[in-house]
Amino acid sequence: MKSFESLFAELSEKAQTRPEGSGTVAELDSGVHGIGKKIVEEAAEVWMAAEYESDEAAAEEISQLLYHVQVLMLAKGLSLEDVYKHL
Ligand SMILES: N=c1c2ncn([C@@H]3O[C@H](COP(=O)(O)OP(=O)(O)OP(=O)(O)O)[C@@H](O)[C@H]3O)c2ncn1[C@@H]1O[C@H](COP(=O)(O)O)[C@@H](O)[C@H]1O
Repeated sequence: MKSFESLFAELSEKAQTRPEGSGTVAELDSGVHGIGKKIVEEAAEVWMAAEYESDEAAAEEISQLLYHVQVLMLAKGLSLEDVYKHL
């Protein structure tokens, strides 16, 4: 099972090596504006799933939100430590 840290390491590698067919590379290429829109969209899906759907559906939407937040971190050049120091 992946963790927040292991997913970030995987996405960092994708951002560097830019393998063909990677959704992460495509999303990075959409820029901060495009990634930001995905985050807002996923955040709304998290809210709706938490309020009206199953715990499993909410968990899945939360995982997608975490993914898009990580892509934004990569687009901005932010490390895990840059974020963790504010926790
Ligand atoms: N965890 C995720 C992940 N969560 C969400 N998503 C993407 O986020 C989008 C989900 O958005 P939506 O709910 O709007 O679903 P959708 O309407 O079908 O998506 P779109 O039409 O907007 O593309 C999908 O396009 C998913 O591909 C993810 N894409 C990739 N990962 C992981 O990231 C890693 C690298 O992925 P690649 O870069 O694609 O190889 C892999 O380990 C994946 O498991």
